Amino acid sequence: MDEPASLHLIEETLSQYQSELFPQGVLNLSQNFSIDYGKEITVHLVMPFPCQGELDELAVSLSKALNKPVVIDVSLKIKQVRKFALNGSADNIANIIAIASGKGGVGKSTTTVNLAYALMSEGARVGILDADIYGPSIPTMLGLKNQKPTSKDGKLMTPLDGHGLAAMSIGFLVDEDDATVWRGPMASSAFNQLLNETAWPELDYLLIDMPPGTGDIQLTLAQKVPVAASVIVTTPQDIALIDASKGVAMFDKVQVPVLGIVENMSYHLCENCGHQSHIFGEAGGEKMASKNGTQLLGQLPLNIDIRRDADMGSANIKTNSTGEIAKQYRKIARNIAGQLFLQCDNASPLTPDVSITLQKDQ
Ligand SMILES: Nc1ncnc2c1ncn2[C@@H]1O[C@H](COP(=O)(O)OP(=O)(O)OP(=O)(O)O)[C@@H](O)[C@H]1O
Repeated sequence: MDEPASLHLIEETLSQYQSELFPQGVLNLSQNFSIDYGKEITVHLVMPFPCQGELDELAVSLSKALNKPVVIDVSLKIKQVRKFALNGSADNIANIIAIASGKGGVGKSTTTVNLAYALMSEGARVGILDADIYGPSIPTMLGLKNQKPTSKDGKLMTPLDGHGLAAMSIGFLVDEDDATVWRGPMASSAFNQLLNETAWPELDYLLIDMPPGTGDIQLTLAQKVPVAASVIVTTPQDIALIDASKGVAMFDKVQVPVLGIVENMSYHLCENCGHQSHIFGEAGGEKMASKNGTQLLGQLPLNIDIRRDADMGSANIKTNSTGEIAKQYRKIARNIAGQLFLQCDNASPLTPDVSITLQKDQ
């Protein structure tokens, strides 16, 4: 195919491609579109949310169609969805996303860490704030147990570096046993300190690992922090789903959009015969999501490597970055960031009323 015909095909494919992330094509979301035509064809795009993984797959099919290697080079220009003013360098954060669960032990922290790395793999700058005062497990999961933050200016704490993630946790500052007895005001003032007195670098997303449950502490945190949106992690078990519904209701109460549900431990694949068993029930997350007017962002298996890697302080997505599980985490991470833009950003072609309501409430 000659050069003009190739370029035409690329432009047409990028305009017409449709998926959950790109309901109206890729090109109408890109702020820039240029092509370098050489030994390989490089397409440069500037996108409003991380989507490198999906566009890599598109590049593979374009390469086949053109019989020439095609690379899609994505730069990110991520906007702040919810305007807010925080003290100090918390202002460096574009979007805060709360990761919550109704029930404890469903894998919220493990999922938060893997999703944070997944967003990084997709090209975003990411931080993680562990607000789980009942059991701050992020230090262990990032391999930072027993480390303490330092301060350059005696005022702001420098976040710890968890393999590229800017991380702050209640667990860095106090003994686990001390934190668990905190009640409302103490917990929320400690939390404010963590958010506002940390020297955050420029971040596209800060993921907050919320304490499990839907009580006063969770409600206060969701209210006090300028959270752009939330994600609920659940298992498909009835008892977890009932609590996850309460989580949706809690965020509705404080007008924080729920981007969707992540179903963790959805199924187990037998290592020997490949049989898929639904240990905690089947399709519960999907039913619960549609009942609550939200969506299922993705499902993750019950898998020994996820557990082992979390215990060893290195997320599974890092130890096996090209495996099936890593692909699933990356897909969910893209879904989260994409839905944040599509549902909440004013510049999105699909902006619903909800973002207008949020702007008024500021
Ligand atoms: N998909 C998974 N496959 C296997 N093990 C998992 C998976 N997700 C989480 N786990 C394991 O389940 C346990 C609980 O996970 P985690 O601490 O992330 O849950 P949590 O919901 O944050 O708990 P808490 O309510 O205490 O905050 C951990 O041992 C973790 O390694």
